[in-house]
Amino acid sequence: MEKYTIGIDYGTQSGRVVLVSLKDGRELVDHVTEYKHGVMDDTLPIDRISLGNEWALQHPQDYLDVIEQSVPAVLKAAEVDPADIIGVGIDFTACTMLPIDEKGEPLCFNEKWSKNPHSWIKLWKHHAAQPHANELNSLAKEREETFLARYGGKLSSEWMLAKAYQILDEAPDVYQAADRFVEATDWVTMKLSDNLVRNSCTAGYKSAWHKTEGYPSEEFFKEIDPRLKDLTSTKLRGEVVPLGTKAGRITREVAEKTGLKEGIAVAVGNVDAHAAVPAVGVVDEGKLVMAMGTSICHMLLGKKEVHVEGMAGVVEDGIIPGYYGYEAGQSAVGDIFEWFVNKSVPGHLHQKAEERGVNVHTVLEEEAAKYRPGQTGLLALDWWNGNRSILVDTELSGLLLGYSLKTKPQEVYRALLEATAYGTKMIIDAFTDKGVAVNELYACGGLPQKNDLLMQIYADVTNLPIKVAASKHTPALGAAMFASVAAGTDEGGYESIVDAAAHMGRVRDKVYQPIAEHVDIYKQLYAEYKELHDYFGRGKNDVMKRLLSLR
Ligand SMILES: Nc1ncnc2c1ncn2[C@@H]1O[C@H](COP(=O)(O)OP(=O)(O)O)[C@@H](O)[C@H]1O
Ligand SMILES: O=C(CO)[C@@H](O)[C@@H](O)COP(=O)(O)O
Repeated sequence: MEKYTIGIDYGTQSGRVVLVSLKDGRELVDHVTEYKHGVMDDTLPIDRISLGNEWALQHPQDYLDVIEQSVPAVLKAAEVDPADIIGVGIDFTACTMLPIDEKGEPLCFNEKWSKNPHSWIKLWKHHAAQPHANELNSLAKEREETFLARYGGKLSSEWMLAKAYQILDEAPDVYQAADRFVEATDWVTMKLSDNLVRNSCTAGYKSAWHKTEGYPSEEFFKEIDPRLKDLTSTKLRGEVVPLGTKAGRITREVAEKTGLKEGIAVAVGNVDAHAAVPAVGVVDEGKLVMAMGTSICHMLLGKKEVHVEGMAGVVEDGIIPGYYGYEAGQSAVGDIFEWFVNKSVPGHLHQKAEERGVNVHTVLEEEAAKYRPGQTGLLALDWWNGNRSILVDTELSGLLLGYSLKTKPQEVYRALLEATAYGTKMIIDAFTDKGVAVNELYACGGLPQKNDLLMQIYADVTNLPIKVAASKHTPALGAAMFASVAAGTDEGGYESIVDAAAHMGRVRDKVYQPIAEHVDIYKQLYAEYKELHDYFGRGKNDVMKRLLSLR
């Protein structure tokens, strides 16, 4: 009898539920629930209490609504016997964290705390803990803490330690009242299974936890603030378990609300970009997976722990058990193209797109594809939203060189596509320079489905073939695969994520192959990009920072 699992992908704006066949990874049905409260970056839903700059919160009820609305919708549409659905797995944006009480309830559900913004969920892109991250980083550097090298030399303000410290600093009463701080992925997993466990992926990438060294030391936290000394043994306590572990089983309450069978396996939580790796069939070294959308997350597996410049983290078992999982990223990619379309494209191109009933990107892509590499005479630095990897510097900005009175919008568009490809090439070089091999690329996310030219440029610039995910909801497929591992072979699932990936991981037939003539020209252009990258990015000329300070 064919067996199925459910994968739930919790994004920034919505949750997406898919029902997947374990035979071949086929997605039978999907359903999306938009979050009612979306991203709360202006006011709280209670008394319209104002939030500060760089705040970004979410509402826990929105996550529960995804379970209560989308899971029954998927079950109804699929016409599959619930007895054949053997597990559920979720993936989430991260670090998306919340304070909970002893019973596991979010503090923001309690009237006593709900008017304090710190009692709510801090979304991954809550950046208001930057001063706290800076303090953690400078002390870690001073004390020569070994953990720092695993995060490319800096902990991000997006991550757990900076966010927890911000709560202590700005709302000590909320800090005191919190029994624990948890990742939303672990909290929702607990809501499904009634068991709170921490997954090795978010613990490793977002909470600076290490499989043998554990968390940073009490002395380190004590030096930051004596009240923070026991952070990891109190507020972050809890067993950290590898991906694919069974967190527990679907509770009766969840079964009654959703139509799922009580007692089926629930996998431990995961991170969206990381769940996508096995979903494109990648379970070993040499294959760089790019989750390409508004930004790019790059994931790579290795057999050794190596410290690579500017990586967002290396975590043992962090992506696939048995491997060191490396993560790097570019903080704006699709967002740069969107900026150009919205802010710089003349009206006649918008009109042309409207007349043809297509997106402006499509018109620009068609026009830009008519040029050969180098023909535009343009070169850009893709730092419209700073540089995540490899420079880890949010104060860098974009640059476009080579304008003339003849420059056309499609030429600029092409230069921007190329610049993001050079940014990815810098990341690949940082890995290969340290002996972490990259032999081929795998792409998932929205961009590979939208822009053929972009994908060809990436193949030409990197001189590597690119395979593209066949799934529409790659992270959700990955979460469903981990659910099959949590269920195990006795219940009709898989022994390991490697087995699951062999049957369920899917890429399209079409592979983007580098075109030799293009590769040669892009080698020269990339050498020029690298010059500019180091000149403006490594301190030879800090004009970008000076301009920023004048603003
Ligand atoms: N045809 C296109 N070519 C290039 N970029 C596009 C195109 N259409 C949309 N985009 C960009 O893709 C990004 C959205 O990517 P997507 O993967 O769907 O979203 P997300 O990253 O939020 O999951 C936006 O930044 C948008 O500007
Ligand atoms: O930080 C990570 C992964 O480490 C992501 O969850 C976060 O950037 C959100 O990404 P998306 O907007 O869901 O593509």
